This record gives sequence, C-alpha cells and structure tokens, in this order.
Amino acid sequence: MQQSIFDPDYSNLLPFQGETVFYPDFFSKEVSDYYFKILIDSLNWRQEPIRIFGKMVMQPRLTALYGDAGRPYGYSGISMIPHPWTAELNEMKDRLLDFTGVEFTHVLCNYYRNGQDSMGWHRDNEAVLGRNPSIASVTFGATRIFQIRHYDTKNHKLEIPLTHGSLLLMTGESQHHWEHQIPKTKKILEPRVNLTFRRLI
Ligand SMILES: O=C(O)CCC(=O)C(=O)O
Ligand SMILES: [Fe+2]
Repeated sequence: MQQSIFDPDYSNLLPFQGETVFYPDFFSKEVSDYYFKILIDSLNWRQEPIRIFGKMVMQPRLTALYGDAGRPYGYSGISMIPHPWTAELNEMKDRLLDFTGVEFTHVLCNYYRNGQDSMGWHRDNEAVLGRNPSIASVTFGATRIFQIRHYDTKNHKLEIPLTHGSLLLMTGESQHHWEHQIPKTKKILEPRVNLTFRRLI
C-alpha cells in the first residue's frame, strides 16, 4: 500500500501553527535521475524579473510555470501564463493526487544552476491559493538547504536538506505562520530542479 499523510507514523516538522512533512525517498533513485535530466532538457526555462520593494530585479534562478489552460498565476508583481502540462509533470501530478488527495492545478518549476542561485524568504500565500494551501515540493539533483522560520518572531528556525527524489509537503496553516527560503551557498556547484505543485481555487 502507498504511504499517506494519514499514516500514524507521519511526523510534522513544525512545532505549532502548521504541518510540514518530509518524505526523503518519494521517488526512487532511477526515476529521479530520469526526471532530473528530462526536466532540465525539456522545460521552458527563463530568467524572469520580479518586483522587490517597488524595483524590478532579475530572479536569481530560472523558472517555468506549467498548469491548467487559461489560468494565469503569479507572485511578487509578475503574472505568468502556464505552459500546458508535459507528460512527466502530469505523471507526477497524478502520483501526488494519489498520495495527498489534492488536485493540483499548477506547478512552478525552479532551476538553481548552482549554489549562487537562490530564493529569498517568502510565504506562498497568494489569495488565489485559498486559505490553507497545500504545497507539494519535489526536488531533483543537488541537495540544497531549505530553511523555515516563524514569520512573526523569526524564531524556531529549521534547516531541511532537500535531497534528490524527495517530497516536502506543506499544509494547514504553514503558509500563514512560517516563511521559507533557499539560501545561496559556495559549497554547491551542481544544478538542482525544484517543482512546487499548487492548487488555484
Ligand atoms: O526550491 C525550493 O525548494 C523552494 C521553492 C519555493 O519555495 C517556491 O517555489 O515557492
Ligand atoms: Fe515557496
């Protein structure tokens, strides 16, 4: 039988105000190697600008949005039209539906070319994601440190190394009370792909 978030041994990493669970071996090594290569080669990667404190700056990574037709999605002052689901992204979306029960509508893809690419502190709390969004974050390639801290107090900082083939599932009130980032690091020279599956309401 498949593992599920309703298993009694599931463990929440957050001490309060939300649920975040890490599944290190969600995809096997073979499947992960296969997806990693195909995603790098076939997705429509672009470096896009975002608005930070009123100024447009280039994001320090490449991105690509895939999802249901006719439903644009954006963050930090940009709106993106999704590309149609590819076979592999659709396959992963179906697997995540089986596992979580959530029908994801979009996947934001991030390509960190090396440790100099990053993502700053943020919450995934756009109104179109609804009140308590479930976000399924899948990683292929280099391991990068995912940091989480409490939004109001900036305390209770956690560091989770997101490994090849892993799934990090953020649910409940996570996006109200906790923020997260992928910091830059001089130690990592290899690329990493991260996919965050989201559901627009
Ligand atoms: O690359 C990651 O693990 C995080 C991505 C993320 O937080 C996002 O796309 O909102
Ligand atoms: Fe995020």
